[in-house]
Amino acid sequence: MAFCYGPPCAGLRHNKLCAAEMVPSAYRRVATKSRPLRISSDHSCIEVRGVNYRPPGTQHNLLNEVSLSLREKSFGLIFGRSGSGKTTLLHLLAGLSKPTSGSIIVQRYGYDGKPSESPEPLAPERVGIVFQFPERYFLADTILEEMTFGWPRQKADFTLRQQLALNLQYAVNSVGLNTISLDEDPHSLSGGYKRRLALAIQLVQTPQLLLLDEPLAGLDWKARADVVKLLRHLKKELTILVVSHDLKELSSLVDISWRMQMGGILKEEAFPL
Ligand SMILES: Nc1ncnc2c1ncn2[C@@H]1O[C@H](COP(=O)(O)OP(=O)(O)OP(=O)(O)O)[C@@H](O)[C@H]1O
Repeated sequence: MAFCYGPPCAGLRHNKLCAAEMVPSAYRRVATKSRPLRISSDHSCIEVRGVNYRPPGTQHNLLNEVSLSLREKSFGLIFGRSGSGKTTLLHLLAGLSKPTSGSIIVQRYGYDGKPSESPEPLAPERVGIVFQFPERYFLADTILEEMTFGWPRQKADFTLRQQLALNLQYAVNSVGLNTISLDEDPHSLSGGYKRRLALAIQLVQTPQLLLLDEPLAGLDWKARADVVKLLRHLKKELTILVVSHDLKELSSLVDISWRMQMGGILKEEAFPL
């Protein structure tokens, strides 16, 4: 069965990897020392392979031989000390900077667990990223303007705009913003609703991968519980990679986790609770 995140889209901005089959999550990792259960099925993974990153003009790598594999529609968590390189890795995945060496790709696997096609580069336009404290970057006076900021305005882009408008309605419903007028000032929303809006802005683009940097930071307990509930809902249809220190609250969502060690070294590890 073909499936796209978002409303019917006649293939617009979707490639075959988005049209992934609806299979149950084929492996699950909880915060225990048990091995993950792996069930073989046709699927794709977003993979970081041997990535090193040294900012231009500097002498030291911020990331060293980083590798990870995140299966579609699963929830990955990266934890680790402040300054270890977690956000730097998210920026590379989002295409905001380029690895010095190594690759970031999408790999399709067959039922036998072996690669079934050549890997494709992960397209930056198919990656959504929500930065820490996204509400600080809200610019517009209404929710609608905030969500449509940056949309193409040319007459020739009418079909794309039409599609984005359909996606917008779907995104608004997905994050539970449908009870609020799109005419409201985003700055007047509660903390939890501001985060919902930040997520909705990314969902409009129907991302293949959603990256979240500290999604619970700065929220009160009620808003945090609210965002966790929303992420539980979104993870049914999306591949999500989160950087967070809030391990306990996110633990029930996590399929796989990694520790980023100082010096930008990533190790797969169940997180301490
Ligand atoms: N362009 C750059 N040039 C030089 N150093 C940088 C650059 N960008 C980040 N750094 C440094 O790289 C290190 C890793 O930063 P990064 O923000 O990725 O860490 P982090 O693990 O996300 O930390 P936190 O948990 O505090 O957000 C830090 O020491 C930071 O100062």
